[in-house]
Amino acid sequence: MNQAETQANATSVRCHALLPSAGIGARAGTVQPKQYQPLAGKLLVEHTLAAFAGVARIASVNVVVTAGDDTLSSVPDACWNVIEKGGATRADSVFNGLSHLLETGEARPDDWVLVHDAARCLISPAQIDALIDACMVDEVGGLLALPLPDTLKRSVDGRVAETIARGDKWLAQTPQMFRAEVLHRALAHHAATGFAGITDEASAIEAQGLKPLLVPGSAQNFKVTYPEDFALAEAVLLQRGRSRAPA
Ligand SMILES: Nc1ccn([C@@H]2O[C@H](COP(=O)(O)OP(=O)(O)OP(=O)(O)O)[C@@H](O)[C@H]2O)c(=O)n1
Ligand SMILES: C[C@](O)(CO)[C@H](O)COP(=O)(O)O
Repeated sequence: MNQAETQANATSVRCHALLPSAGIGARAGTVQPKQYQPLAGKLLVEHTLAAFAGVARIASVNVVVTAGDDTLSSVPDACWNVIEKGGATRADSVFNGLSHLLETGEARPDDWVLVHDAARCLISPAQIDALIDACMVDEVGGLLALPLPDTLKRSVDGRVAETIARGDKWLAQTPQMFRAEVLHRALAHHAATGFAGITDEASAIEAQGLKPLLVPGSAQNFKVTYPEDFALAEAVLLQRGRSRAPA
């Protein structure tokens, strides 16, 4: 690609956010799905949406919810699209949402899509921007991830069988950023098996023989999963709010 083509490409290719938000949150132990748990004055998922709304380079924010779920329609000043096509698994929900974006023309095949768990409500605009900066110029795309901070053990029957070298081990986070058509094709290969073994977007891309870029993320970008995670997420949100408040 020459310089003029690179520039034309950079202006025509857009970034879209796609947030799977159709889980039930079984491990969280809440009455309603965890993404609708009140946290620091808003629904959990509203914090996630606000982070993406704070990134100028995101052309559209799209949330995949369960069919008939109108929770987000009562939120004022919504600046996101709701896609009521949640599936049986996370990968199902992502695939349905991505198919919708491509079928409706909301996303063009070469556009980038940033898939992000609604449940990772501590993602920040700065982290999203860092991922975009790193992946925009990459052939494959990539994901936020965290080098393993702890010693890693393999177990057999609840006892340590081995300590595993962790120098090359990372914890996969989201967003995960790939070209819309490439990701759609990669996921489509696994639709027949119910997306068995596809726990994130990168794993589908890897199965195509490609090597996603690992972009260092933050420990604060954890996925709210267990009951104790809500208090931690809320404390961080409140602390961020205080540090932004005028003196
Ligand atoms: N069928 C599903 C399952 C999960 N998700 C979404 O995928 C993200 C990450 O999944 P996870 O944390 O595992 O959420 P749940 O599946 O809701 O949790 P659990 O496994 O405890 O039920 C969440 O934002 C969740 O809403 C989804 O859109 N559709
Ligand atoms: C995609 C993900 O956030 C990467 O860490 C994670 O795999 C999603 O959670 P799940 O429990 O596997 O659905």
